[in-house]
Amino acid sequence: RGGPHCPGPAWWGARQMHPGDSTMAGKTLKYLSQEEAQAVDEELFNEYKFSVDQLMELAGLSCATAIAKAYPLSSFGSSPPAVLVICGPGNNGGDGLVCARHLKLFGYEPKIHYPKKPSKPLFDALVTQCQKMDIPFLPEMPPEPMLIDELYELVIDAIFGFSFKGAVREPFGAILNVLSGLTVPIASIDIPSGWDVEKGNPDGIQPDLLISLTAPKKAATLFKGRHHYLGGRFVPSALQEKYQLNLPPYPATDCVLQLQ
Ligand SMILES: NC(=O)C1=CN([C@@H]2O[C@H](COP(=O)(O)OP(=O)(O)OC[C@H]3O[C@@H](n4cnc5c(N)ncnc54)[C@H](O)[C@@H]3O)[C@@H](O)[C@H]2O)[C@H](O)CC1
Ligand SMILES: [K+]
Repeated sequence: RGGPHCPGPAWWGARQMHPGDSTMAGKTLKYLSQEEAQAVDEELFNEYKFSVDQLMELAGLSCATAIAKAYPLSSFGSSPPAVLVICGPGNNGGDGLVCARHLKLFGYEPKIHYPKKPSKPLFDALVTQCQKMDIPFLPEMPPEPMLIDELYELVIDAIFGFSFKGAVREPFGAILNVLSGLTVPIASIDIPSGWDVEKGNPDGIQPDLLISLTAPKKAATLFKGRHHYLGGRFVPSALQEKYQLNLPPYPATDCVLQLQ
């Protein structure tokens, strides 16, 4: 490592990666279809025997880390900065709960709106952890974008991930409408919610930050925001090779990698 032909982690950290760019091995970073994303996910659980809790913790920690890198505490006028975290009904929502918990530990002031919590022990536990860390749950979504702009510095979109399909059902349609009118930045976990996982959504929300977990999905090629991170540093090399993910090496011990 370190020579001109074998760039070290710092070089990777600073590099701007785009679809079609080459990785160290001269191969292209893979942008996954919806089917591929689900297949990798299933293999991690069924063949590699990871539990959801394990991967969700690492995924949520990488989300909070990417957010803290892109929007450091020192960049806000108010201290601690208020962050609204909106969680959806699947594992993307679970990543949001973990992310909120780590953001609190990092010195942010998260509040969560979680309108469709599944009744499963995993999500019950994640909610309890947040409650015991004095992270409030808002029973209602603030109805107007202006209200959110006034009260929050940042919104985390943990509504839908790679299993989203079809037209958005309520209450998430109304929530995404409000998010479309925001001035404060949106940070999306894995996929901008309401975007087709492969084709995106030109009329949808336009987040300022996207953190792609495991590997970027095809829609990420259409992301126009300022910060694109890769997170979820848990994919064993045999699985990376099977799906030809061609992930660039993460810098040192970091749990996120800046792609853009
Ligand atoms: N392997 C990894 O990288 C890991 C990623 N994680 C995160 O998990 C999500 C994927 O989670 P999953 O539970 O499969 O799905 P979603 O969260 O995307 O949502 C499913 C949820 O949404 C409902 N739904 C689907 N379409 C619609 C719609 N059109 N309108 C309304 N509701 C809809 C559906 O019924 C379900 O209830 C991945 O993106 C990562 O964020 C894991 O945390 C760790 C491993
Ligand atoms: K999302």
